[in-house]
Amino acid sequence: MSRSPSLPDRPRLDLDPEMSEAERLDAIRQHYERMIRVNEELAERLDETDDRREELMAEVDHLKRRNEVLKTSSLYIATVEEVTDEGTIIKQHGNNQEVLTEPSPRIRKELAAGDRVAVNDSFGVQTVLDDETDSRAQAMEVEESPSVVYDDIGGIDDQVREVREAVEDPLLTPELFEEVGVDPPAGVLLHGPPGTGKTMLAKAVANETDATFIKMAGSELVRKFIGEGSRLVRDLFELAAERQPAVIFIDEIDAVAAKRTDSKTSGDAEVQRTMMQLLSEMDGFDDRGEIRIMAATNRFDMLDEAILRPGRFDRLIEVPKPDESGRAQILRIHTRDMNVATDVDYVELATDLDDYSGADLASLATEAGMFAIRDDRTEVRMADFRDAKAKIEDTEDAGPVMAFTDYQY
Ligand SMILES: Nc1ncnc2c1ncn2[C@@H]1O[C@H](COP(=O)(O)OP(=O)(O)OP(=O)(O)O)[C@@H](O)[C@H]1O
Repeated sequence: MSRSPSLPDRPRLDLDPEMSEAERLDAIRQHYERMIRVNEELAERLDETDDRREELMAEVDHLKRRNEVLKTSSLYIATVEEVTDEGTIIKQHGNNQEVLTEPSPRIRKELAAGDRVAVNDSFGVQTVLDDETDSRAQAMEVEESPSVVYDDIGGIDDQVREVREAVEDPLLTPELFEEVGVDPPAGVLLHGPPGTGKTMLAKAVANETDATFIKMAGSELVRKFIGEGSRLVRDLFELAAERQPAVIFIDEIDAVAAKRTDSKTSGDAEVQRTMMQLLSEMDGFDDRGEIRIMAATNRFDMLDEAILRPGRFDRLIEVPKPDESGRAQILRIHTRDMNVATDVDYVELATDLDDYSGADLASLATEAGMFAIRDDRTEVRMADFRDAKAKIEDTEDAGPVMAFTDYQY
């Protein structure tokens, strides 16, 4: 806004006692004329100020409306990586996309690397998040469209088919269920050892149905967000309703839905409240629209039966470690982009990898690649896989990396 020029000086009337009558009269006339001019100038200024006032009022109105729109529309969460002369580099949560953006000078003043911010569709920084909003955003991982596809998942074809039936079909062809007269499963619970592809399954089904993938980790909910659990669960369902079609994925659900104990410690009471909120969200979710709910656990034995009742997690799918042919298939998937020598025999490798999960096999492939690099080769050979296996098992002493969890199946 430009500053208004200073006001005209007030004219002065100087009458000298030595002046003749005629000179005095002339001086008074001139003074009178100057007064008229100043008066006209002031009136003009007043008009201009009125116009400017109206302009400003219109601008305030416009900003108020814009503010309302911003407050009601969804924003994405990003972290500031660097504030540079060229602009501010931010990384969007979920898809990890890095973007160079130019925040308004007012917001720019507040920004520092590491801050969490809310950005709009065109990556304009709208606000710097305070701690409370921040913790909610951190508790949920949102991916507009995850990149995992069914072909990336090996060794659990039956489970893929079951998940497609229970989650994908109701989203893509709801009318079929109506015509046949059956309700699709309310929630799908994937259970099995760690690293077997449960999260991948949920992401792939969200991708296939063009749904937003919203993940909440049960363990973090009780560890990091003490006292906020039930509110975060409510937020989770609200967010899914805003972003539908959506797949809600609650990982490590056992952390919030373990069997009730008699202990009355406040931690337990808080976990109970979180679980009750989850149950009530699921129960009040009759008209699910385009939202599907999935959860995963590797402690199925610990779950409170209340969450397995009809209308809640009523479709159970066990996701086991892969068998021999599954292991070969997973190795093939994880070496797709690697330069693999012709002597590599996945079937033979797979015979000797009992108890390896999908995640273990992914690490094995990476480790084999590292052996080739250490040896200055660009091609990965059978011997590299054997060396990788020996290294992994040596490091862990008693078997593959993921076989050490306290999981009892
Ligand atoms: N069946 C599979 N096919 C291909 N890759 C797999 C499979 N299972 C696991 N992986 C690999 O292991 C990684 C971890 O898998 P994922 O997160 O889906 O396991 P999870 O069952 O959800 O484990 P957790 O219970 O520990 O959360 C994947 O990113 C992938 O690289």
